[in-house]
Amino acid sequence: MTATALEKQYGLYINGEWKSTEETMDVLNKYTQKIASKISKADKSHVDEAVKGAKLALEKPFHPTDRYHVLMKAAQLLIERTEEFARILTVEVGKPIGESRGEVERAALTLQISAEEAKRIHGEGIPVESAPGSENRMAFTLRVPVGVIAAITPFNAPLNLVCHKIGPALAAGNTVVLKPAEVTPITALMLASIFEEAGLPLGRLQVLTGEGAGIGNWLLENKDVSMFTFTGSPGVGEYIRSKAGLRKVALELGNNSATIVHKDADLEQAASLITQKSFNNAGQVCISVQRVYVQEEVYEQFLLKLKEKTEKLIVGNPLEENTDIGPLIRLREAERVDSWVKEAVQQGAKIETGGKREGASYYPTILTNVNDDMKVCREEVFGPVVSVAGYNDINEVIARVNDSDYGLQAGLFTNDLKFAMKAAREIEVGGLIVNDASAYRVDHMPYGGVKNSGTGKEGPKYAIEEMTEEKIIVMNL
Ligand SMILES: NC(=O)c1ccc[n+]([C@@H]2O[C@H](COP(=O)([O-])OP(=O)(O)OC[C@H]3O[C@@H](n4cnc5c(N)ncnc54)[C@H](O)[C@@H]3O)[C@@H](O)[C@H]2O)c1
Ligand SMILES: O=C[C@H](O)CS(=O)(=O)O
Repeated sequence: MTATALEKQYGLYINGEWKSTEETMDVLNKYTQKIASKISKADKSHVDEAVKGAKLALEKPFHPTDRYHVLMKAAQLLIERTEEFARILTVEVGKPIGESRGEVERAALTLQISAEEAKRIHGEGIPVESAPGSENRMAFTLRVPVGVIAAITPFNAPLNLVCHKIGPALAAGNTVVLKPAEVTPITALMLASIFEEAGLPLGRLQVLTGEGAGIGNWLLENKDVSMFTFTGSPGVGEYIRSKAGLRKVALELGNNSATIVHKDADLEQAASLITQKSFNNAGQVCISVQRVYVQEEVYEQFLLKLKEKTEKLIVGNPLEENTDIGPLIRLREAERVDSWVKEAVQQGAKIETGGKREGASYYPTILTNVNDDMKVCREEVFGPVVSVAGYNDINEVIARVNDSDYGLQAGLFTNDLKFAMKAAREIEVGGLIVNDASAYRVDHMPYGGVKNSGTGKEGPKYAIEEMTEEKIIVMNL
């Protein structure tokens, strides 16, 4: 089944039919760099047909209990096929197999949470009668679907991040036109089959594959799309916002996440969690630890532990059970990461471990002697590179964490309650994780950034708020 699923040439999923196109794109096995699958390439007519179908599908009722049952069934089908989905994720992303299994489990949970939320969408009573002249009136609000939602998703968690769009959008009664990342589209296409099997009414979900810029622009030009929900790089996010006009836009973008290790922290725990959360998915996680600030008194002790743990990580074939780090998504990304590390070294940084590239794989790398203006600190690396710097003072470290264009999440290891609460107030992020690294996420929590990390929240309950309009009903009695 796994080989068949990969060897297939995938069509576009429009109005419940699979449509192959003459022009195709290759999807590579990211470890072998050989072609794994071929996908169809949508043109403008496909985009317009999908949006038209999605708009028409809104006219047929899809009640909250039906939404609940379809989403729960899809989650169950996904769980039954965990191993198959995990292996395909590992091939298309290059993510170690254990992490891929974790992503499938999380994706199923995201659908279940969305199913549950489908039954609790509610407005509120508004006491208009308290306004002079409105004594005989009563009012309440309803949350109604926004309509057709265009969902555009990134390569790094291509199943769960797709579920974070489709799950809440369907739960809220919308229809979805999904454009998954062209380098990792297979699990999204397989998910469409799962939804079909789960009984999703035709037209509620459309999946278009092909080039991001082309499909993105045709979706942006189509005025029947009511909302754009995008996860990906800040440049593309900004472009979508600039072209979407007055329509709703939710953006989940990048970060150069910081994690602070204070002198009173449990250093063993901090080093273990930071090792894991700097190098998961070869650092290609939007909340991956990239900047570590360690209080000078414990700096050497912490660095030693971090190095020891990092050097135990195994780089290799992601389908092998003991591999910790697979390849990056493209050879050119590994080359870019390598060039950033080399530039940092020229500017005075020291490689404590790693700093080596083998094809598309990059060894887990710790840099010291860094300054906050080096690319490896200031920009988003999106690779297995972590920079460690010392600090003395709490105010200084908060300022350094905040000296970033981004603000998705940050981590803080400390047992000092006052410091934790000061950081909670002053660190400019969408989420602060105390006694864990920045890369903590469970799928029902509100998740989203400030500054260039985006606008709007995900987590099904919060995404549903973005994906519905609040309408007030006033009764003159
Ligand atoms: N905040 C979050 O929740 C989150 C989660 C995962 C990834 N990310 C971010 O995503 C980035 C990495 O993912 P990526 O390389 O796939 O990002 P990307 O921006 O290159 O691509 C994301 C999606 O946008 C599409 N796209 C490309 N050009 C487009 C255009 N002009 N118009 C419309 N769509 C277009 C792509 O085809 C893809 O589907 C990182 O910056 C990472 O931090 C953020
Ligand atoms: O890449 C960023 C993701 O949103 C983090 S997670 O995969 O959802 O944990």
